[in-house]
Amino acid sequence: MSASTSIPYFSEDQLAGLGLTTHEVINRIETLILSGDKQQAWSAPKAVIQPGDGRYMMVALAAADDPSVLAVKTVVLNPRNPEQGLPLINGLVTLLDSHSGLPIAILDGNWITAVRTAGLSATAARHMAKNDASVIAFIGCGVQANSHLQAFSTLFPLEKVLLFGRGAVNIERLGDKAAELSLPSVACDSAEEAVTGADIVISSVTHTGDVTPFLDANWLKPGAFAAITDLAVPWGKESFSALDQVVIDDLVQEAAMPNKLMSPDYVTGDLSQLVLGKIKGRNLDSDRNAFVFRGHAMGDLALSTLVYQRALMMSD
Ligand SMILES: NC(=O)C1=CN([C@@H]2O[C@H](COP(=O)(O)OP(=O)(O)OC[C@H]3O[C@@H](n4cnc5c(N)ncnc54)[C@H](OP(=O)(O)O)[C@@H]3O)[C@@H](O)[C@H]2O)C=CC1
Ligand SMILES: O=C(O)C1=NCCCC1
Repeated sequence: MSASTSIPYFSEDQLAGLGLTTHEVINRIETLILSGDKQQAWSAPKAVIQPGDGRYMMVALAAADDPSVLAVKTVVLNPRNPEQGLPLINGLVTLLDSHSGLPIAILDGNWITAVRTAGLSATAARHMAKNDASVIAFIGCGVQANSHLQAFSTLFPLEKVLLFGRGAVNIERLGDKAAELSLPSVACDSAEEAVTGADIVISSVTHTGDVTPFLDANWLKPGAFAAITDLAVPWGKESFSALDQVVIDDLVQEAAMPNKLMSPDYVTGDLSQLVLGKIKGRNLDSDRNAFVFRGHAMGDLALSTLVYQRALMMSD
């Protein structure tokens, strides 16, 4: 291998400092999905190792030719990390030139995972949620809840935030974040109270390998939209039959996974079909819709390329 003697590394603070907007992230995700449809961008189903002790180790791979970038994201989720004062999920994104294979950059994977996951949810929400959604509920109040609050507060006319979590510290932190956005928040006594009161529900509960389902899609009110980031693990899967539209991130990836997000009978289609207009996100105002997903490598590539290009532009 030959190239420069050092590979640029972008830390969480550097990436956050680029000031990307949610609309820029959504637009880049949608553009890459369109490229995928034209066979100008590609992704592989994620590779996952679950040793049985709660850890979830994964690699996501996607590439495009315009610009010529291949992104590999590697993360380890360990439910014991927070006890040690560490984020639940840690990792890196490596960017290579998709023609030569030469290294381009290494990015902090935590920031990419937080922002791209909220970006995927926001992309789906733009098609599936009601434009006037004003109450948002969080089931799980950690990193993902934070990035989703940031993204959704710029897309919807939010007026109130409902919180249901586990430990008091993260519930309080998310309440503080809501206050920074001038949004009042209420800590709910039960998950049902939070879900039934909301127009938009975000679930991002810690993946431990042995979560007993405690959420029911029947609780969603008419017209509500749920972004279910947590692989639907805390949801009673049969309850998804109550929903009108259920979109997952990638049908090809889903087909390759041993543990399905839910019965394929409940799935309307995937994010690509939604963005390409092949399926409708919402038919009636009263529909109850959900985006249920395990993580799409196209999102990691879209955001990684966007931040790398922005960083180059800002250093000129
Ligand atoms: N689909 C995707 O692409 C991605 C999905 N994820 C999913 O999001 C999840 C959360 O990730 P992240 O936000 O980084 O992790 P965090 O640890 O930052 O947040 C998880 C939150 O869930 C809370 N929680 C745990 N158990 C319960 C429970 N039974 N009821 C209510 N709240 C609970 C935790 O409480 P406490 O404050 O006590 O720790 C914590 O606030 C992951 O486990 C994964 O499933 C994450 C990244 C990408
Ligand atoms: O795609 C991702 O990133 C993740 N998916 C599942 C949980 C860990 C992170």
